[in-house]
Amino acid sequence: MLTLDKLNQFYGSSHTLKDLSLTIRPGACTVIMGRNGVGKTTLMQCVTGLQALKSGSLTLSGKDITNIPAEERAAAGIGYVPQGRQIFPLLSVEENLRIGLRARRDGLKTIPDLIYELFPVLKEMLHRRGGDLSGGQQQQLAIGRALVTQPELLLLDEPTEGIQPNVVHDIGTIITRLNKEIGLTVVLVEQKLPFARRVGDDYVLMDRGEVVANGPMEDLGEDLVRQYLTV
Ligand SMILES: Nc1ncnc2c1ncn2[C@@H]1O[C@H](COP(=O)(O)OP(=O)(O)OP(=O)(O)O)[C@@H](O)[C@H]1O
Repeated sequence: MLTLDKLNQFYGSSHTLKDLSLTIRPGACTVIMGRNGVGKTTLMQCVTGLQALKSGSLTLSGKDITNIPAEERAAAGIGYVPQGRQIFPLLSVEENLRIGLRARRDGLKTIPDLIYELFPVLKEMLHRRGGDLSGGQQQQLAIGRALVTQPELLLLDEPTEGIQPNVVHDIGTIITRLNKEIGLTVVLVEQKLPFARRVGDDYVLMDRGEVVANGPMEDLGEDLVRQYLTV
């Protein structure tokens, strides 16, 4: 589905991703974990094209996307929910969702009903400003906007950050539904271990720009948690 081959990325002289190779299983929900600053967000941004690579290659469903610019990667099938959600606070909910339409290959001009079925609150608040929504509602809007592009692969960067526990549970349910019922391949960055265990099929542990362990979630043992996650 998604193959990352020997990715290297630098911020100036700081070597952030180091020969990072990884294969994401099609149809799986993969959770990327690691302590603060190990390069998780940078990795997401390299996949979406928002950060340039120094070397390495990216393949999506057999297609080499390494040199495709960021604005075309959504059309290539990558949906992205960035850290901090990054919705447009002064635009309405509907206008925020419509931004996703621009990336569609089929030229659709209306928001698919699926979005309102998944997130009924967005339909109720269609004409409210994005900035007036609660954190949890904004997260639903950010996921909705990514889904409007009709992705095959959905990347989510810390979707539960700063969200109330009851809403965190609902977001987990939505992610599982998107993955298991709708068939999207999901990759998420997550710091909360119980949430990761609940939604994830596979785990990836990162440390200092490298993948140090990965495999089925049920194999993520306490030794690895202690070594790479506990602060
Ligand atoms: N735009 C930037 N310019 C320079 N350095 C950066 C930039 N963005 C991130 N970094 C640095 O690169 C390293 C990796 O950052 P990144 O945000 O990818 O880590 P992360 O694992 O996602 O962390 P967190 O869990 O805190 O979000 C960190 O040392 C960070 O300070």
